[in-house]
Amino acid sequence: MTTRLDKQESALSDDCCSTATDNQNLDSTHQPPDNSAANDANQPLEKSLAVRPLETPRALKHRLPLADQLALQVDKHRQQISDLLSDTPNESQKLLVITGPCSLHDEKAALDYGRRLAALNEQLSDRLLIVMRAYVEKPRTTTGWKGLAYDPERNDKGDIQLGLTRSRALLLNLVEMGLPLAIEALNPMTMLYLDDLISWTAIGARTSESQIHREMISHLGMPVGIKNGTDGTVQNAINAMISASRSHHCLGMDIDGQIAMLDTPGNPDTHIVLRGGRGITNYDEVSIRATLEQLEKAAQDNQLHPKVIVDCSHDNSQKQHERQIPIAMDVVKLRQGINGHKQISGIAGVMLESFIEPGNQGMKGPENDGNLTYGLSITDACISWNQTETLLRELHELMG
Ligand SMILES: O=C[C@H](O)[C@H](O)COP(=O)(O)O
Ligand SMILES: C=C(OP(=O)(O)O)C(=O)O
Repeated sequence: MTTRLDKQESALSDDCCSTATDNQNLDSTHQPPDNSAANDANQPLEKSLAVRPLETPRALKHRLPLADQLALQVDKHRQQISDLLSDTPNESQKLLVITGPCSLHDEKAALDYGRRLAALNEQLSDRLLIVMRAYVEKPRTTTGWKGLAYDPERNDKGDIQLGLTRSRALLLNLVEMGLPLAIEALNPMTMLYLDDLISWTAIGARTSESQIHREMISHLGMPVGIKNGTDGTVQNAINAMISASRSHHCLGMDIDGQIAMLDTPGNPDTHIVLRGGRGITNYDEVSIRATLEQLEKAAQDNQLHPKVIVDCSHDNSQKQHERQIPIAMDVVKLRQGINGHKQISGIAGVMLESFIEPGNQGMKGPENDGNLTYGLSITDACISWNQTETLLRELHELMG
């Protein structure tokens, strides 16, 4: 069977080049930047080789289209997540489980993981609503690899045209496996290239306070989880939910790459993702109940879900990937009121950083001499596939 990734190369050589003839500037896109021109203060910005035009979102979506029946599948998955968050009877008994690599860097391994997850989902979907983490943009504390969409060849040169194409092709293949997908929406422009493929979106800890991100959420058509800040406090995330629930008039871009004024409808499907912060965890009963109390108050005057998902990684695991396992178990026991706990039905789900092999690796250096280990994260450390499968089966049991 020809997969979308097989088609991607010819798409790149055919359609991308025909786009280039439509756009005279694009030919220079793939040339190394001429620094003398870029540094010339008299050089008009738009003519500078440091500015490389990209294909428009419409053109990429046309080149790598989402079939109608898959668009319906994405709609159905978004609705299921929304129903779970709204306590709609058919979904409210389920646990949302967002699981997958910290970042996607190798298409083959990502598809391998997706296949395993899709097969496991068939066995567990009566009690778990499984969504694959399929992150192609990474926020960095300072610098570092920013994800497949920015630097697909991982050579620090950056080729966003190729990165967006490979990201869309990969996500399409994963959607074709029947999986709902989660990404972090980091740059609002990236979202225009990928939004139709996504069932759940995260706003990261580093951007939940940004007005631009709040406006973007207000315009998005899927449920959005907002992380607490890197300092561990949740008020920023609640403010983001309130802001995003409202309509905004803001600057944005349309699908043809035209800068535009947007009148956003407001997004009623937001919730919080607790990820700890500054070395402090917030997956315990007291922290979760305190967050839910704040959310219940905010929900009196605003359209938002008084629900939390616990990110078992990041500061909650103190970046020790194996800690994710007992954390997820504890959180689901709280959700179910097991072991003498009073049930906390405001816990909607858990998030896991999980890949094929346990741990992580540097991209370069003596550790791997530039030869990456297959299925091993190049950003945050992940639990292995075997650990993930065992954990998901145990969570399924707890949800019984
Ligand atoms: O989820 C991944 C990382 O925690 C996030 O991208 C920040 O990474 P950094 O602190 O290594 O830059
Ligand atoms: C960057 C991430 O998380 P956070 O925003 O919580 O650091 C992530 O989940 O990949």
